Amino acid sequence: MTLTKLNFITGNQNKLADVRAILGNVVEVDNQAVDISEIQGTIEEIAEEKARRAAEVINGPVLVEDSALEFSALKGLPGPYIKYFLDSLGLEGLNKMLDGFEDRTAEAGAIVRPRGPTGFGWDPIFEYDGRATFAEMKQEEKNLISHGYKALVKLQQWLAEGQE
Ligand SMILES: O=c1[nH]c(=O)c2ncn([C@@H]3O[C@H](COP(=O)(O)OP(=O)(O)OP(=O)(O)O)[C@@H](O)[C@H]3O)c2[nH]1
Ligand SMILES: [Mg+2]
Repeated sequence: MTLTKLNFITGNQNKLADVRAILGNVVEVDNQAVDISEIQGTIEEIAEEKARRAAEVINGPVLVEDSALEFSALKGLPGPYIKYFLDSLGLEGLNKMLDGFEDRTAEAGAIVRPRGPTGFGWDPIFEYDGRATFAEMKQEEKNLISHGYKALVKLQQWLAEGQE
């Protein structure tokens, strides 16, 4: 069976743009904004349950994305709860959380004072290679190295292998 269309469930337009940019030449990416409540747990548990709930609401196959930002000094926190930390504390507040620590690394980069356009979530404070933040990169550049890209490459492989 060849899947030609995927229904990506998100209300986040930045996520949608990234997923379309990465997957768009392989499958058509439809979008529905359904607010799915997120459980607490490991990133795997949260993503799995989010997909299950979205599929129930849509009554069909879905693609969902759930991301985490793990600070090494905080033993992986905020992790999957980054969205709520970002909403409450902002980019400067996230930086302040690390000011008492020498280790400012996050999986897999460093947290820095905001640089570049503020558009997508924490992109301006995530420095990838000791040089540019995600926000300072062109979308094409970020989408060759980002966590979302790596996950979607795996999805592409799975689709190419016939979804076994
Ligand atoms: O600067 C960023 N660059 C990225 O590459 C990126 N990927 C995710 N995020 C943000 O991290 C939180 C995850 O929460 P999340 O995965 O539950 O997403 P969400 O609730 O926004 O969307 P969705 O659940 O409707 O799909 C949300 O604040 C997202 O905006 C990113 N921010
Ligand atoms: Mg969410």
